[in-house]
Amino acid sequence: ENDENFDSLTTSVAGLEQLIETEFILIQNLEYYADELQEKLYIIRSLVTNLREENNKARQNPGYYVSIPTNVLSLVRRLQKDWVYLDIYMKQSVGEKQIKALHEHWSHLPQPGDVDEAVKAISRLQDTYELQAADLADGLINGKKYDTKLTTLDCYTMGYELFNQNDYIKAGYWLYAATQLYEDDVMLRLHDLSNAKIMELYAETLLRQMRYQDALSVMKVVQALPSTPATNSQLLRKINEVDLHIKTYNPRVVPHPKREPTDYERGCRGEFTTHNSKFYCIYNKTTTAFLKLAPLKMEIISLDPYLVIFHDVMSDGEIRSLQEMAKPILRRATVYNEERKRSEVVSRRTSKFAWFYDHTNEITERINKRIEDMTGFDLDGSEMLQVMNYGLGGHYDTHFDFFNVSMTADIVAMQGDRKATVLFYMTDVDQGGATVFPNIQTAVFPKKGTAVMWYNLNNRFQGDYKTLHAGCPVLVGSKWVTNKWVRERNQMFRLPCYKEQS
Ligand SMILES: O=C(O)CCC(=O)C(=O)O
Ligand SMILES: [Fe+2]
Repeated sequence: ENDENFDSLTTSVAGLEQLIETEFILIQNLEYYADELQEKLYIIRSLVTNLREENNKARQNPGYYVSIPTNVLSLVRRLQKDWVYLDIYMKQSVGEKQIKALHEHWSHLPQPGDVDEAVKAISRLQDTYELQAADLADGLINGKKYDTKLTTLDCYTMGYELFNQNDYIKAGYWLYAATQLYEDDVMLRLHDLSNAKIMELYAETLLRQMRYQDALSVMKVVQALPSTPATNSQLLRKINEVDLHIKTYNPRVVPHPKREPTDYERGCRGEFTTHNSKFYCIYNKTTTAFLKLAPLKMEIISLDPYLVIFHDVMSDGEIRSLQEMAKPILRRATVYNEERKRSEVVSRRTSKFAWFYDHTNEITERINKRIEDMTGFDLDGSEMLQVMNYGLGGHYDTHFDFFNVSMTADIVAMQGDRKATVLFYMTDVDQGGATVFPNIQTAVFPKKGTAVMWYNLNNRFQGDYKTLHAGCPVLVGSKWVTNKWVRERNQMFRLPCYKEQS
């Protein structure tokens, strides 16, 4: 669970666009490399033509050719001098400048850990939303068609990495998709990847699932490929081995039982009844005096725990400002580890965040004031504003926002526990990214400018386990949120957040 402190490029969508520009530059550099090669090739070919012309003439009648003194002079001179210079020219390296330029980009390019993180993210999306490899490869994402296709190499990478993570079932589907898409391609040649190799790994995933007969069939297909040498002893040995195993043990294929979705997954998939049917929408004019002038559109989702949605509480301009403030300082989000007494990067929270002091600027002051109007809370002593951007498959697995009071007594003692959470959605999200409360069968889907607020503590100031919640993996889109954790201490003499109107 502890992924050291590697911060993958893919844990936030902000910043990924940069990679497209980098790729553009690399391609251009490769083209310059091709130009240089071509230039040299052109010169060499012209030299071949010229040299051959004279030599052809000489070969027609060598005796006659060398009987003429000027021919002899020319022949000797050519063979002594020209080839020395040709040697020098041939040895001159081509494209060193471009190779160097490529290496200069190395450190800004994705690392193996980034691919690892990306594979894990796609795998997580598959689990959460029940997505098939073949559909994804075809650009079909959760029933919606996108203008995108995966290549053999993409699918193979998914399969290969999942295989190494011992996820043989999922790996198998990806490797199968890779073989289905296989077409001879120069990049595959650079990777030294043949269809036979992919199929052999596919057969291996079947063996690991104890699907011996299926594995055998695949291996026999590989054996019959024209490119497979008849003497591939390793393959032959494996085929005999599996054949013998089947004959000896007559193993039964045990079908893999389909896993029931968890409540969390059902919430992410939108299977909870939509919230607006549950309660009602009201205009809140009473929390603070200010609201008499500008009432809030408020929707009560749940009374136990208290959970409400506020509509239109962050403007497009405010959102843009917060995003621009956050972008340069976004870093991988962490979770506080009670035992080690420090915040850590963990795979159950994949996003990047930035914190802002209440008085950073006019925008943060305005947002904090608005939160006070919305909730009636005094934000003095509460936590800083936290602006977050989720990345590829970015999520925050089920958790509580309140602390484990006994273990974090020192933190809690200072400002009190996290009484309430206010979460602003700064973007619409095309697919996925809901905030799900599995214990109360509630899901809130991001809507730009909307905020959700809930109480984390019950009437006895204890953590309310019904507030278990999660940010579902983002399927399509870039999810930005701002949250505020309101601490208990300063709310002692405040009115409850919402007073019933009479
Ligand atoms: O992004 C979300 O939907 C949930 C975020 C969350 O729970 C948190 O930051 O504590
Ligand atoms: Fe949370």
